[in-house]
Amino acid sequence: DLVPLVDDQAILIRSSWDEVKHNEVDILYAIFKANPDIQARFPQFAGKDLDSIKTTGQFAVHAGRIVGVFSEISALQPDESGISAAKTLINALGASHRGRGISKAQFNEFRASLITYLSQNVSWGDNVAQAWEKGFNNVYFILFNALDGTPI
Ligand code: HEM
Repeated sequence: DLVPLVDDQAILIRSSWDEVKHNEVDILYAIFKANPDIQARFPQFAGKDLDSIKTTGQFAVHAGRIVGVFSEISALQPDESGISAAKTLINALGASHRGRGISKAQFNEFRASLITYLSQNVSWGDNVAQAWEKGFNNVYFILFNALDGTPI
């Protein structure tokens, strides 16, 4: 179920994300490095040397798109209109990835790697970790329903 963030949790998520939101390439690199099975699902990157593709324009474009979703979501207010906008965005993401056959297990790998990246690159602590945990639970509740083909 969706569990509303309390106001300061939304602020913690946004301010910690602001510390790394421009590191799109580094973030996608960290995710691919930890999960070669995720890299393998990208037709233009499958089977290629990660350190070589990291410096390409194509990699930057994809990183900007993927990581940019978190900037879009974290910029929304945790109120009715922000939640509604987040649902629209996340349902579209779920539908497009459902079409590609991406599994929940792979989304969970992505999540774990992003949290590891954050814990190493932003000022981190129990309160920040808890805010991200709750935020991700909400995003993934919407996302997994959409991945199942039954969006909320
Ligand atoms: C929360 C995690 C993720 C976010 C925010 C995200 C975001 C995006 C976005 C914005 C796009 C481009 C627009 C679209 O087609 O929807 C995209 C494309 C794609 N995503 Fe994801 N994604 C995530 C997780 C994953 C995972 C776990 C995989 C694979 C295991 C994956 C595989 C792909 C592929 C193959 C494409 C198409 C790339 C192309 O244009 O050739 N994504 N993703």
